[in-house]
Amino acid sequence: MFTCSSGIFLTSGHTWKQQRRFGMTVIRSLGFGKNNLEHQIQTEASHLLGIFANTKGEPFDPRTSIVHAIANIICAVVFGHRFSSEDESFSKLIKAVYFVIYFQATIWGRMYDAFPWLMHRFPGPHQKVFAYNNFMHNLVMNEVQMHEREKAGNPQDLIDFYLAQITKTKDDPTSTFNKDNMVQTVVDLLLGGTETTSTTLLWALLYMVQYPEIQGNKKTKKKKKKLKHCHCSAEKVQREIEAVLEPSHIISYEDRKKLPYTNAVIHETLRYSNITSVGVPRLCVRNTTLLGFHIKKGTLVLPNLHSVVYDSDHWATPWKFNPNHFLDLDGNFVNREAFLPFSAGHRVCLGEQMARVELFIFFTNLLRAFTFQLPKGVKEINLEYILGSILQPHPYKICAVPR
Ligand code: HEM
Repeated sequence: MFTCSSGIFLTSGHTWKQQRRFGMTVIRSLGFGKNNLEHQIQTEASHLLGIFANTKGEPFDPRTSIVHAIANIICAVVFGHRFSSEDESFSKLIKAVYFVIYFQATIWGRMYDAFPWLMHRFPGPHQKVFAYNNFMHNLVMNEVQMHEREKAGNPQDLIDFYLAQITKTKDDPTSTFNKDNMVQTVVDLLLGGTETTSTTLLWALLYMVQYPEIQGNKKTKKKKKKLKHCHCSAEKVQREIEAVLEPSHIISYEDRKKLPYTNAVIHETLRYSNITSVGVPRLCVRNTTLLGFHIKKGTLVLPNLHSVVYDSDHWATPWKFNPNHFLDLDGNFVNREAFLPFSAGHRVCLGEQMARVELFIFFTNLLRAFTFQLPKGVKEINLEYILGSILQPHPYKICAVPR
């Protein structure tokens, strides 16, 4: 179940290289230069603001609406369109992504990994993973067929680009561009691009409720006062946004340069929530030596990102949520060498740039529009994670109080 010879996530060698390079090139060209993808992210953020506003400050669980918004961005990249929340196949796609990701860390997932030949014959939740996997492949295949019927002049999305690439490379014997790889690449992007960013946003809102002094929801007298960025005057996200951005300003990724504190809070959320835990296991493709240790070809390697993002040699207070980790004494944003939630090296997260833009635009929009609070009578927040392939918060309800 968890080995695969197509797509990006679980391949290696020539296939991985071609598929990954192609996926990255397409995302880049769809994206940030011409602002298309950024515009899509802004549109989804604005939908989400509408949904939150409709809750009128009453307690609600933000999970479904956040997952839908984030999933729709990657759907726009790969399919060229978003789905309505009422669309049944969209709801099933979201369920499928969730089930396939979280199943792997369950006892059934572990049993399947250890005894695939045996488990294959028996009933159990692993059979549901096969069904969801087939559903995702069929959904993508339908989209591919629609694209083939409606051939766009200019490629608009990943499937358009991929179909053109298959035609372009059909006489090249070294080409790995074919329908199998196309479908799996799309599935990999849906899997990689949905739960990760939405779970990080869910943590971010929870931290804002837990640390109201960081959210900065106390009213300031001088609204447009220019903030002096410095460590000693604890800066707040909302105060900073208020001081720098006009209420009608469409928030873009470029604005992060004017919002060092907000940017630091997002980075600290990525560090502290550590959603991928120890990282993704990889296989060593040749005998090698690393820091004097010999590693044989075929050895399973775990990067242990956990040890890096909580390393006390690199972080002043590794076990405390502390945005100052990313600020210098003058309040300027500083990147940190040990900030590796997206991993590093050749297999570094393919969606890193996209995730950074999503997180910044969503978080800044939400904090500009609402103050997040616990429902009346609720005193405590559960900050423990649920153990899984992605570390997610326990389901929670919050109030989004319009500002
Ligand atoms: C907060 C958001 C995200 C985090 C923390 C995250 C983290 C990671 C990590 C730790 C890896 C494993 C790297 C390794 O093997 O060492 C990874 C791989 C990957 N991610 Fe992300 N990711 C995020 C968002 C995204 C998004 C939005 C996409 C889709 C565009 C995406 C697509 C992928 C893919 C396709 C891979 C496999 C790369 C390869 O095998 O070459 N990720 N991600």
